[in-house]
Amino acid sequence: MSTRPCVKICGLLPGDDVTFASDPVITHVGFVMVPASRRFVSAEAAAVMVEQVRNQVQTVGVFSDADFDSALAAVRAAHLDVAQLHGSESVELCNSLKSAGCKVWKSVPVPLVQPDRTAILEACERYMPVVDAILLDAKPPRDGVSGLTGGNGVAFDWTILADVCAALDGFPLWVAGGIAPENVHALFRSCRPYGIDLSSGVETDGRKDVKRIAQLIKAVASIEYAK
Ligand SMILES: O=C(O)c1ccccc1NCC(=O)[C@H](O)[C@H](O)COP(=O)(O)O
Repeated sequence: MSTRPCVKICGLLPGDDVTFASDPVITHVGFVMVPASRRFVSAEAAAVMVEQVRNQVQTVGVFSDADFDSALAAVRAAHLDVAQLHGSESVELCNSLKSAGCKVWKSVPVPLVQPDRTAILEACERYMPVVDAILLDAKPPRDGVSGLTGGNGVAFDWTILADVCAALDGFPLWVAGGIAPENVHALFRSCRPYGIDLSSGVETDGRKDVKRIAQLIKAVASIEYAK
């Protein structure tokens, strides 16, 4: 018996070709609801795209330090399956959204170099009781745009992944940050995360590129986790 990792393509924009969503390798798509992002989409625009991929993939709204009311309103208006909290949201906010019926993923930022395993594990353990998944993403580069807590196309030091995967012991763990068709095999040699999340690595000139997504699908299709 074997299974494949989940794959999320994040940062879809109106007009994107979403036919890739019917490929069984792709399990989730994401909509960035962070106003500072060049990938920002309103709940209304996301709702139209959610309808296009309904019954094919799970849909995820990405928020960064949105308040409870606006995050919940966007999840409901766009009919999203998951709220991905990508800022400094409190454990209490995660808990409140979960109690309101949302599936919640919490991102944990990982420094690009010399990440502190203990600090990362402590952050994961704080959120695990109140969320459905943890998403490790690269901390934004120092010269990055303020508020852009993700989507920066940079990878953290993956050598910590084996320890984090082992410590989470089967709890759903997503890995993000600088993943691309070219490095996905190296990532799976470091660990076997529940899922991977990509944005910049499948873009050309700032827009999702169906050829890059097809390369990713081909690379991931050959990966099987033995049970
Ligand atoms: O994608 C954005 O523009 C973004 C902005 C602010 C907060 C989060 C954002 N994206 C979150 C994601 O889930 C991305 O897929 C993840 O950070 C990986 O991005 P990349 O390194 O570009 O593959």
